[in-house]
Amino acid sequence: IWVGVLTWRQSSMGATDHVSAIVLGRCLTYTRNMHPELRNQDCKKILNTFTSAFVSKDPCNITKEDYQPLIDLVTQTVPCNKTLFWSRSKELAHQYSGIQKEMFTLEDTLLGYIADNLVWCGDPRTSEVKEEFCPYRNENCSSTATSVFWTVVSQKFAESACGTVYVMLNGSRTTAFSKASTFGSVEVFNLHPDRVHTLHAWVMHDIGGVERDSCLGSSIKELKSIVNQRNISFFCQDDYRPARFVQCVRHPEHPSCSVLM
Ligand SMILES: Nc1nc2c(c(=O)[nH]1)N1CN2[C@@H]2O[C@H](COP(=O)(O)OP(=O)(O)OC[C@H]3O[C@@H]1[C@H](O)[C@@H]3O)[C@@H](O)[C@H]2O
Repeated sequence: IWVGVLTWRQSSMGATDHVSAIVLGRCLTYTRNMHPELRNQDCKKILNTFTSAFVSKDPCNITKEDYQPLIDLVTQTVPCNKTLFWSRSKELAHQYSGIQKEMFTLEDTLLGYIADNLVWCGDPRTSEVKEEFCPYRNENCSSTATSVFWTVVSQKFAESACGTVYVMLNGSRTTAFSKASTFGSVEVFNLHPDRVHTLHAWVMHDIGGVERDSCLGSSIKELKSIVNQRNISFFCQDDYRPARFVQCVRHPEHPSCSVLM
């Protein structure tokens, strides 16, 4: 028995304790304090619709359809020209949108805000939200409650974008753009060309880090090709200056920061 439990636990990750309480609290904070224009949202109904997507179900076989009631319930529009996607640059993207308050990353929307950094799942044997272990997403368990959630809400986020949209990419990685990423496999293909006319990419490099990719690199050429084929204009900037300022707050002495000041 123990071998089985140990094996199972090695392939599982710690679920977040008290997920329901956290999701309810975050929903109330977001709709009553941060965005009072959403104060009529029913957070208890949002929580129940969220948990109904995965409780009592196989934790490795969650479907997009399981989350459709939640997507239908929470309708929030992001202003045109204010959508910021990111890939392998979560921290800087949120530091930037935390200062440039007009910009919206997915976390700056209600659904992204309530779920960020949480792990959750259900179990066919109980109607409870698991409080201990959830299976890791791997080749034997590809559709977990958490991974399917981010795919679904990322698709919705991209579909509702309009005007000029932005993406922050990481030029300190060998490929700043990857078709295997959520941005590269879900979001970029769900931008509506009749709503989105331009995509601006910002390829950011760690202060003092190695510059492995850039706007001139092959991965960005691939992104440009995908975007242009979808009748969307593409522009790229290395180390977009306002985002560079944010990075320099932590590295004021670095030479690349002194020229900015
Ligand atoms: N907490 C969040 N997680 C995620 C968001 C998001 O917005 N918030 N995601 C995806 N995502 C989950 O993060 C990793 C990949 O990140 P990472 O490899 O760094 O980058 P991805 O392009 O895969 O995903 C970021 C992209 O998708 C949305 C967000 O609007 C960004 O434009 C993977 O598990 C995804 O399911």
